[in-house]
Amino acid sequence: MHVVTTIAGSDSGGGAGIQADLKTFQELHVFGTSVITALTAQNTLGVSGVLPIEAAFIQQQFFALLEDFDIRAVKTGMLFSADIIHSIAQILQHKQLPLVVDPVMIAKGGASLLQQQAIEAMRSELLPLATILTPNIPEAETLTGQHIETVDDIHRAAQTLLQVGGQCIIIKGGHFECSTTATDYVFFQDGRAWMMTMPRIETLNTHGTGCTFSAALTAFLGNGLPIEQAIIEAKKFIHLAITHDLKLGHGHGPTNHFAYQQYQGSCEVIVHEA
Ligand SMILES: Nc1ncnc2c1ncn2[C@@H]1O[C@H](COP(=O)(O)OP(=O)(O)OP(=O)(O)O)[C@@H](O)[C@H]1O
Ligand SMILES: Cc1ncc(CO)c(N)n1
Repeated sequence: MHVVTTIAGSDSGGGAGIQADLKTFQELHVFGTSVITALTAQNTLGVSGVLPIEAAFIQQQFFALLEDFDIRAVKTGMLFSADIIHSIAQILQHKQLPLVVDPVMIAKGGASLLQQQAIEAMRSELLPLATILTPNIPEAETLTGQHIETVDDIHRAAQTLLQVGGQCIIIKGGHFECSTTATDYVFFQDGRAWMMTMPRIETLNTHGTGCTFSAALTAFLGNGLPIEQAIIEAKKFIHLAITHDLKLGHGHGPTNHFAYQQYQGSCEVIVHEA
């Protein structure tokens, strides 16, 4: 049983953040551990409060895990402040751990999960340590300062991000709402580029899609899958979780973390060179 760690915020509503990560880890047969960076009072309708944890206590949680477990992969989600990013990056820079960075900035309802002053710390301290960076389109725009409207813009932004670090950048197309597909663009440091395309599912229930996708990536990396295979399986995991939604809550409901185990045989991810 391999151990993986999520460094992220708690979503009391259970569909995103730490809760989505641990559910995903469990479904993919890795042992999930966590470093909680912030508490949110949140449900499918939105975020009503954020309580960040002190940076020193965040470090204490992480040290407690590192001194005891052989951690195989780590992901970061909501980090909220420059102080928190700094406290995490300080530790990660001395470890050679596969690291998935989901640069969470804004919740579906519009609440800020990353302070404006923290963006530079994310760019300069965390991005260079990432094995895989998974921005959505608005996050890629913020991290690069480049406007993204076309596929060419996506390629340009990815090249800018690859210069900062990471073996691989996945720019997620969930926010391209005019498209009939949910296409994610994958760029590797060695110049390879892919498009992963699946039909766009017509649903409101997309709360925590980014968290769930990056947690699945982390679980597959933790289980030793090669990076390319981990990416395709994680896309399958999130696609099935969106397709077989649970219809909970009154707003943007959660995805179905059980679906992959039930339906994985029924889903083939379409990958093209980009
Ligand atoms: N309606 C949809 N149908 C199919 N796939 C989707 C849909 N919306 C998002 N996805 C897929 O879900 C994954 C996460 O992408 P998305 O762009 O939603 O992330 P995100 O904005 O970071 O999520 P979050 O709201 O949790 O921060 C991607 O693989 C994306 O293509
Ligand atoms: C705690 C938390 N992390 C990430 C997201 C983004 O989905 C969210 N809504 N809440």
